Amino acid sequence: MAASRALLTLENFIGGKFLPCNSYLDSYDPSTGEVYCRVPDSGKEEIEAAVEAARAAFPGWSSRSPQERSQVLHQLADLLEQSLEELAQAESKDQGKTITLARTMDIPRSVQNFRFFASSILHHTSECTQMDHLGCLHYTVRAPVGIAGLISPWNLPLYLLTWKMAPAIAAGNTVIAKPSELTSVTAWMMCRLLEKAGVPAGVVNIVFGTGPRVGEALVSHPEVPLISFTGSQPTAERITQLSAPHCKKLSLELGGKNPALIFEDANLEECVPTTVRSSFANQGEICLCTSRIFVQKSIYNEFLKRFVEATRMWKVGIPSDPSANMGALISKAHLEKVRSYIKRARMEGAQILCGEGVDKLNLPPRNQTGYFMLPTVITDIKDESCCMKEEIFGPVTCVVPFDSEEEVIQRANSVKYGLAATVWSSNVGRVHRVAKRLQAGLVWTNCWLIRELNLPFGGMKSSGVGREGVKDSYEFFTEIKTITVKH
Ligand SMILES: NC(=O)C1=CN([C@@H]2O[C@H](COP(=O)(O)OP(=O)(O)OC[C@H]3O[C@@H](n4cnc5c(N)ncnc54)[C@H](O)[C@@H]3O)[C@@H](O)[C@H]2O)C=CC1
Ligand SMILES: N/C(=C\C=C\C(=O)O)C(=O)O
Repeated sequence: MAASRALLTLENFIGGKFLPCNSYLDSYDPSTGEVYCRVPDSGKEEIEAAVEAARAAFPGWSSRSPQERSQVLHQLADLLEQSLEELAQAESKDQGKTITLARTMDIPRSVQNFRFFASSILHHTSECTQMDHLGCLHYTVRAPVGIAGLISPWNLPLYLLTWKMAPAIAAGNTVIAKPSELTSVTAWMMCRLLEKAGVPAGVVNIVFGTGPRVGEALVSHPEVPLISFTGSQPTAERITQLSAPHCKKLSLELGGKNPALIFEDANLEECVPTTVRSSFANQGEICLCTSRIFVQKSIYNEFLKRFVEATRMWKVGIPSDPSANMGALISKAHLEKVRSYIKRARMEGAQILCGEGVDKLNLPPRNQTGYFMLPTVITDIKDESCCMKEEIFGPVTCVVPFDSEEEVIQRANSVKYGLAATVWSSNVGRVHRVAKRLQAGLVWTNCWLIRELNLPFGGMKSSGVGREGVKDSYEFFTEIKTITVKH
């Protein structure tokens, strides 16, 4: 770390070395609105250097056995785990999330991502068939694709970066990663552990900066045949356009407008607190967060009363407060965008039952310039309203009534997104029936965000292209070849 005016100054990590950049971006502490860090504002030149380093490292890394690569990933996981507290503090400060969430979710899951793919890479098998009548044996082999471009967002910074990096390097690729310019610190901290973990120079390169400058240079580079991206739909469109001339492999994990379907036989004791969490965890800045809550009419009033009560108990506090349920939003621009949705809902005649503009935020003086807002519940809103159609990506959720199963399935499916849904009912038949008909890549019934990393993760419709998980990530980060032997 180089100190400049007491600001934390990050450097790119290319070919195993920390390298300064010609220009830097300011990075803000979301809990105060003050600049606290400088992030390299990289461009084409840095991407060229990273491609050269990744190209040079590829032959050595890709020819190691899966067992050797697995050991390196395990070592990296152990080192991250030893730094858990330091990383959690940094993630919480950089992103605005609570220290509790960073300690219990972000960093443990980053460790788990490396352990998980370190283990799964040892267990893949290939296919083999024979054609006896022609004297032929056919089999498949898989090989790493080459240099993988990884672009990750600001909401779960290290968690989502490592979810891409671990399967990419486990399969023998070298990588160039571009974390979000808003949350670059933990990726940079991880670079300090790579050499000690035994990751050879050039296998992991991290280049910091903005999407339009360095992101596009990475996506457009002809020697990067594959891009794995998590973020917004407009950016995914741009990445698709830039990749098209090169026919790149793309994995796109995008946003959601996730419904909760709450039937009259739901167990409200479990449903209410879980739906508060699914709506407001990480300030509502998770692509899987619930933002449309459909409640069967017979229990609508009861649910709403309990839900608003529980939301008011959801404590907004400074990120370092271990008792806070919610911290600060990522940026001033994002806070304004989220607030603008509430304003529009109000103008359309919707009711704001609690939160923004209704209740009072209580923050220490130093944090009053931070990007905080209260969890907000909207009701009396039409399905056609932008709050019911567009991804808000903040602590805002809408609650509306429904009559029948058929009706709620149609309404839940009536948005362009198809990422996640939750279904609450004690009728097993209904749970299966409804889950099957929902247009969503993930359906949680009577729970939320219980992850089984072996199984496919991702969305349908405008929520993305492709899936991530043991089999899907392995297939994405490798090329398959069919070989026929005539004997
Ligand atoms: N996982 C998700 O579903 C996420 C969804 N979002 C949604 O996107 C909205 C905007 O957030 P942003 O940070 O602006 O998301 P974004 O999609 O612009 O950013 C995600 C990543 O893509 C990079 N990027 C941006 N433009 C690029 C380009 N032209 N070429 C290559 N890379 C590029 C960014 O630097 C960042 O690393 C949020 O309000 C939210 O609705 C944001 C983050 C995560
Ligand atoms: N992709 C996102 C969340 C993933 C969670 C998981 O893999 O468990 C997101 O919020 O963007």
